[in-house]
Amino acid sequence: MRLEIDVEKQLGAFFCRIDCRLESESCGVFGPSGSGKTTLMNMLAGLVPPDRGRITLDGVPLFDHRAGINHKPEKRRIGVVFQHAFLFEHLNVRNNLLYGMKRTPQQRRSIDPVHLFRALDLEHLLERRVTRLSGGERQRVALGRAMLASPRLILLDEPLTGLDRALKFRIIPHLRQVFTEFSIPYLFISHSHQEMRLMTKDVLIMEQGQVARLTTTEELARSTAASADRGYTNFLEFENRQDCGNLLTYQWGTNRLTVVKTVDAPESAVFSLSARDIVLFKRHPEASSARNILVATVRSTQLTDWLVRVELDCYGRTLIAEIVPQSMVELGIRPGTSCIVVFKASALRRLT
Ligand SMILES: Nc1ncnc2c1ncn2[C@@H]1O[C@H](COP(=O)(O)OP(=O)(O)OP(=O)(O)O)[C@@H](O)[C@H]1O
Repeated sequence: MRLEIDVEKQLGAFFCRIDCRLESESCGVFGPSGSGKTTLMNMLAGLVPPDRGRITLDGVPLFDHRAGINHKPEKRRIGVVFQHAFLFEHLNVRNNLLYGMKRTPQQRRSIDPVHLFRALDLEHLLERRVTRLSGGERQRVALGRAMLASPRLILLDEPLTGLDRALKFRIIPHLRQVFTEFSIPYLFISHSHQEMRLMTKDVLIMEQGQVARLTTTEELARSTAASADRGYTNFLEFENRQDCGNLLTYQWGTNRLTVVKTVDAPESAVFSLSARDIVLFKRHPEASSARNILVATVRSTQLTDWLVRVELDCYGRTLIAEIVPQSMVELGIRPGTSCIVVFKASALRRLT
């Protein structure tokens, strides 16, 4: 996706001036309430016309004030999924899903509905009335309906807000996989750093109607960690689950890590680990109740407010620990030194 935006819009007392260029398959849109995220989405979708400027998608103008171009929403081929899935209540799941597809010319249809129903795990719900769906099911139907219109871009405006935490994190990998499989680029608005990091790598930061910067979700997580209760949160992508009595182990790069057992633990998953739950040792501890003990090399250290953030290389995988400055001095922690990283199985919390 190549999206170029250079527009202005006055909405009452709110003035929005957006000038940015995105070149990636997905991007988050992050910013405080009232910073203009939805206004941006509305201008892209054609629901709110800018006062001036130009928007192009893959080189094709969607809006060009000077040239008098302002394509109608249905001509833009941009799908929108909102926080509340606006479904047609009089239609069943199948007819909701097929609604956009039926209005898309045959030669533009790029997605096989049966394949998509399976990917979104909706096959068993096709004949059900949408009034009898759960929140997560409704969101999946709204997403499927938008995708079946074979859009060039999908705008997701807080699509997971309102779902409970467990369901939200279960849906995310599913969503990413479906977007990748069907090669549909997306912009994703969310107030949650965690959701944003799991959904995209790039993120547009909005402030007072302007793009403050285009950065990565990882950089955003690092820059805002000091104000978070538990500091920076590591995301660890685990695979190859194995049962070990009342514990589970997963592969993380070349390391095998132990987590507390849960009934529905998947084969692969993302786990979170607070940087403040990691303990560093100079030498291998003699005996410890903690299940996870790794050798690491210090890549960098950075003083943040009251703590030192230590970036560690664990055989090619990155971990961030936050320790007090006195510990850094006592352990002789500096770039290039090695140390032992220790954390409890229970410090690893499953996200997806
Ligand atoms: N039609 C309108 N008339 C006047 N002001 C408006 C109109 N639509 C939006 N605004 C104002 O524009 C500002 C930006 O709104 P917008 O919905 O884009 O923010 P947002 O970043 O999406 O916020 P949130 O995270 O709360 O959804 C807000 O101050 C809002 O009150």
